[in-house]
Amino acid sequence: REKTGANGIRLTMESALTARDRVGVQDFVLLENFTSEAAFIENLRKRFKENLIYTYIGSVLVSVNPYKELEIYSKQNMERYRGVSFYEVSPHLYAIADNSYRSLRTERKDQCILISGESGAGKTEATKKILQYYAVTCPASQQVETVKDRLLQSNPVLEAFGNAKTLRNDNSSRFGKYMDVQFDYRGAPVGGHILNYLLEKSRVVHQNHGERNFHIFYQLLEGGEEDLLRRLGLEKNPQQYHYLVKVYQIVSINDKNDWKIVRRALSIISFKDNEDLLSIVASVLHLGNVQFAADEQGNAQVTTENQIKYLARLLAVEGSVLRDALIHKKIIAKGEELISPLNLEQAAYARDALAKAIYGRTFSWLVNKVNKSLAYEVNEPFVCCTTVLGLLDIYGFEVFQHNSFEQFCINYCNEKLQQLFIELTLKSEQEEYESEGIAWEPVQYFNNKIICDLVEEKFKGIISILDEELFTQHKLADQKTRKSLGREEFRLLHYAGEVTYSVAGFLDKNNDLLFRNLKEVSVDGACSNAAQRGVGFKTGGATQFKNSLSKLMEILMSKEPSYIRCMKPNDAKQADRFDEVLIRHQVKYLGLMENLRVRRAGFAYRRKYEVFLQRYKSLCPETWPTWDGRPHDGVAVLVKHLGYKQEEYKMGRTKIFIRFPKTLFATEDALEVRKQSLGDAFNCCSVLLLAIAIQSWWRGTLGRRKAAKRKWAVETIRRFIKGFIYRNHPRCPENEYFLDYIRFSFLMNLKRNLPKNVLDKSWPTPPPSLCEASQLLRQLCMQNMVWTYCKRISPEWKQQLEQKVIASEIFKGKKDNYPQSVPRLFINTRNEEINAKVLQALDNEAIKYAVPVVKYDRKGYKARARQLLLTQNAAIIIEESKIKQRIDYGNLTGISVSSLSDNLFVLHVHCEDNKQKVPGLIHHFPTASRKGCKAQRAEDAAGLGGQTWCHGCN
Ligand SMILES: Nc1ncnc2c1ncn2[C@@H]1O[C@H](COP(=O)(O)OP(=O)(O)OP(=O)(O)O)[C@@H](O)[C@H]1O
Repeated sequence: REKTGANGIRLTMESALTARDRVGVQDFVLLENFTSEAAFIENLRKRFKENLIYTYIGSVLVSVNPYKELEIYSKQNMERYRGVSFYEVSPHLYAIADNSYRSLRTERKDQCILISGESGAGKTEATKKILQYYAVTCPASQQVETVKDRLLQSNPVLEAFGNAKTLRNDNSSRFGKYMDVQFDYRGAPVGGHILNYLLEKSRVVHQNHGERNFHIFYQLLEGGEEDLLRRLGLEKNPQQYHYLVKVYQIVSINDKNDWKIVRRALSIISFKDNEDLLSIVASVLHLGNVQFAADEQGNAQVTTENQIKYLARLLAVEGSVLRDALIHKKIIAKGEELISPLNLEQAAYARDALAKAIYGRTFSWLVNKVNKSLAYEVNEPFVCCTTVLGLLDIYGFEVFQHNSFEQFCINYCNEKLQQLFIELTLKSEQEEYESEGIAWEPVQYFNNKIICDLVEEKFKGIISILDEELFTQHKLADQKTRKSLGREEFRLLHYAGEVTYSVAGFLDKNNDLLFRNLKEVSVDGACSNAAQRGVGFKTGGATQFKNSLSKLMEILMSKEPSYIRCMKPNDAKQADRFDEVLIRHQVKYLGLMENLRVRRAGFAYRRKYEVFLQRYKSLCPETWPTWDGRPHDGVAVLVKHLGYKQEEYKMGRTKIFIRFPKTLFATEDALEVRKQSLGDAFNCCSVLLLAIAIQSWWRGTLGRRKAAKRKWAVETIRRFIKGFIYRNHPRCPENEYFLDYIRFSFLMNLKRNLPKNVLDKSWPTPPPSLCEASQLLRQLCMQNMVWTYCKRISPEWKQQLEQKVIASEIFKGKKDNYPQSVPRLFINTRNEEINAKVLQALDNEAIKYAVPVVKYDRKGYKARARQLLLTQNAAIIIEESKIKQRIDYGNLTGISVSSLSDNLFVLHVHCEDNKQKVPGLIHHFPTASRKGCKAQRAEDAAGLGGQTWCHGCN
């Protein structure tokens, strides 16, 4: 048994092989008889019975709707698939989702997942589950949470307006959907965009027996608040509305509840104008109730004035204009406008056409609105940094008893997708062979280009002809075909088989006919506020579809595709029922046998050497328990030992390619036997096995560490690049890592290159974001250096400097030999010497300058520096705390110093008036020597005669 049944997530493809008889193979490429449809279906059946609903064809996932809840979609299971290699786990949607996501992140290449299948096969469920997988496993942030929410909530809204109960599916999407999810550089979903295709508008006015109109109508009536319904002029009972008369109570649908979900979803995707939208929905219901009666001339007249009143209000059009438009048509013939009345049938047609048009445009408008709310808002040109993953949920090939325009479009779309699939599968196969250095062997396949051309070719293609007029295919058919082909039919030989189309109604549907005056009314009206805005009325449905399809093909071609092929097991929507006929039909229409043939054209199985060797190494004594050489060589030794024949396998650059499943099965069976014997040996060699287990655990741990380190490195580089781009922005989550890094590097650089001393003006250039901080640091650094310097300074040196400062103030720029004198130290061991030098200097300059004989006492008396300034008018101003004297230069006759260490010097001034105290001087300091300072001593010291005056002693 597969150990965990439906939850057997952790089983590798190979480990499930042992149970293949019971649960089939996980990959159809391992079917021995790969061309047999019966073998294919039998494999599906076996697996379905075991609740194994997923199977691969190479990298294509085939899914069979279980119609019951399986416990395989839990968060825990999501985690199991996260970041795990495709073949290491059993087939699952999550493996496809994860694989695409990882390619998107590692290769930075856009991806798309194409989900196809017929109605009820599980496409929409698969799409939702993939979105949920990304919502759970991708990185999150506040902004990302909003986007995730909106992405998820867009579903109920679009389902309400675009889904309906059909015979085949209670929640059938009546439109094709392509959704792009944008991921940012961290791999977080940051935006999305939806393209819609071919909404089945005819459902608005007509539903088949057992089917319903679009869900929103019932939800509004069932769940809408009294107040709201009154404003919209609606009654709770759906039976009141012609477009809804075929109401069925369906167990699986709870309209009241769904209404709440839709309202909530609308508010999450920021719909403020709900009421506008609901007015339009209501107007469609009122329109359906507009009735006509024929007058005497057989012309239609409106009989339900009440409806016109509501419609006029809801659509904001003139009631009379609307009434006239519903019962007349405007024709332009030879440039002239002609108004002609409509008969009953025509008026009913016009009314229904208007209802369909309004609903169709509303739907397009809604998709536009959803897109606006999902748009990735970038404040700068950073869009290029997002990668995109597209999800295409599109109807599969359809063949009914009666196939009309809709089937023609749907099947044409599938034909194109099949063409794309074959091209891309072949291309990727070819590329893998090339990169592995293995010769490519051409594959025969059904090239459906001819069918696509037949449909879409310019001028000659069916679509071109449709746009021109109806064509006669019948004439071209041979005798035998004519018998089986009605007059109004043509037949196409699609890749999935023949389909006969009835052309009745083709042209009308293609033209999407809406009378001109009705277009005018609806464009002028309120629906222009909502539904009509930005959406023009065009004709040529098939051409439009062809164009949008060719755009879709372009989108898909630019991405790396993955495929999910959905199937339904029975028409009764029942669990555990596998209807073989229905399945065969789908296998055919999904082109699965062709898929398998292309995939199996060369080799059934391929694996990296490391993986293959790890699994089968116990089968060869030389590779067991460990192989020390290159894995490639190990595998070569192993397959030689196993006796593989030349035609059975090829050795590529990194992988072994095995042509036939039976070769792999034989190897797998041998492994089973070996495990048995190893199991027996275990009792004896448990220590050895333990050692091996530890070894493999350790290898695993190392591997994991390495992987984690690599992951970290990639993350860091990404953050760095993003930060670089945002580097000039204020600090934000995008740049904080980068800015921290820059700050750290700058500080480290600064630490290594700080200025060496106060004269060193070097400073590393800061990054722009740190200019201010750098400036402050620089000031602090300078202050610190100055402070340290000052602290270390000796009193003598301090004295020197002070004197130098004063000398500078006095002599700098005034005395030619000043610059040379700067480095020379003052000799201040003795005052006399200083003073002598000063005197000498003064003598030389003929007392032109002031004298810096300022001395401070040794005990640190904080004498203020005296300023002796020789001003322009040749006066010396002496300032001290108590005295302020002015001595005219003209009066200065000499200068002398005391021979004692009393810090005195004397300026000799000429004074006519002896009694006059001025000018005399000068200079005293309250030092010890001052005690002995007497006028006499000063006199003596003066020696030079003339007036002296010692202020300190006076
Ligand atoms: N994986 C699944 N597990 C359980 N039930 C499923 C699963 N997939 C589909 N179903 C059931 O099948 C129903 C139909 O599925 P879904 O609506 O996805 O089909 P579809 O292919 O999108 O059909 P349509 O083309 O009509 O929209 C779902 O409502 C659900 O009940």
